[in-house]
Amino acid sequence: MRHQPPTEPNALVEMRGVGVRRSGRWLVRGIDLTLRRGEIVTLIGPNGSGKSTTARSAIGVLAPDEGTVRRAAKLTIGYVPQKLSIDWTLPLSVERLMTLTNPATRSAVEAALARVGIGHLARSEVHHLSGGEFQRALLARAMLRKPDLLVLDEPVQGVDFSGEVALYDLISDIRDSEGCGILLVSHDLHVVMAKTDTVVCLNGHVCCQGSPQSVASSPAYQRMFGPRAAETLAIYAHHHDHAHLPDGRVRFADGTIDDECTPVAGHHGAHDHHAGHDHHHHHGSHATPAEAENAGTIRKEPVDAR
Ligand SMILES: Nc1ncnc2c1ncn2[C@@H]1O[C@H](COP(=O)(O)OP(=O)(O)OP(=O)(O)O)[C@@H](O)[C@H]1O
Repeated sequence: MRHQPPTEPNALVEMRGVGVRRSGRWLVRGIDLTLRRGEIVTLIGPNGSGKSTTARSAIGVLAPDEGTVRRAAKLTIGYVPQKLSIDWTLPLSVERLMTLTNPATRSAVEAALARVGIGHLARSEVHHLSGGEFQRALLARAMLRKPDLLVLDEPVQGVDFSGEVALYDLISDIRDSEGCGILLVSHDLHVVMAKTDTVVCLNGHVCCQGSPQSVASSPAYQRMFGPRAAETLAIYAHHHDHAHLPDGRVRFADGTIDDECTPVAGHHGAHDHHAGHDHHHHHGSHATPAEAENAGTIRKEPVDAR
């Protein structure tokens, strides 16, 4: 039963009425979820609400005790778990991390690291990486398999606010360029990527699901997370004319790369803060500490949530 293909042509995984029971209790129950090619689904919910359990059931790491999980034939999955069992006392370079469990050619490793913006760190020690760099390395490792579905369990853990915004940008770029489906897990409610197609709010069961905006305004979501819930689920979206590369340089919309983003004609000079922006700050890297601290309460304007 569990190995039947999904009923929808574009679906990668279909979960219907899935329940997982361990040690005499249901960890999750009644999970209905469809992951489609080219779509981003984000699981949110408090600690222990069953997000990792749901993600692990979706990809077949955990067998459900009730319900069905249908996966597309020959589905390739890139999985970044919440925790890695790595012996951090041993030296480990980034390029070695890439091939710890799966072989890959040097050129494939270099391409994957370059894709996530840390090509220059291939020979660095993993334990010297910043939180954001480490998450990028894990993302590169998952992408080596050229997955149809990327499953990222807490991909912004250990990453500060501006790094979080940059990682979400990268994740949505990857969805756009690779066309894969993406399942994100986040217990951090303050920013949900606006490009998320569906937010699934879990609390042992699906409390509500829909676009980020509809979940934020759902009474079930507000009951679960309290009166300030709608405010704390800020939808992050912006359009900017330059990107801050992980090595500190700046890439402008015209493809040029510079050491800094001082306002010059054609770069910031052409930047329209009214027409192009639907958020309060210009770019994560530019957020002041106060902005970052307030991020939990900034309610962005309606955005296109795809
Ligand atoms: N193998 C297991 N046996 C018994 N209980 C388990 C098992 N695995 C997970 N649990 C429990 O199931 C619940 C859901 O765990 P899960 O890791 O899915 O939650 P989560 O929403 O991802 O939490 P967090 O945000 O803290 O990572 C937790 O209470 C956890 O302690």
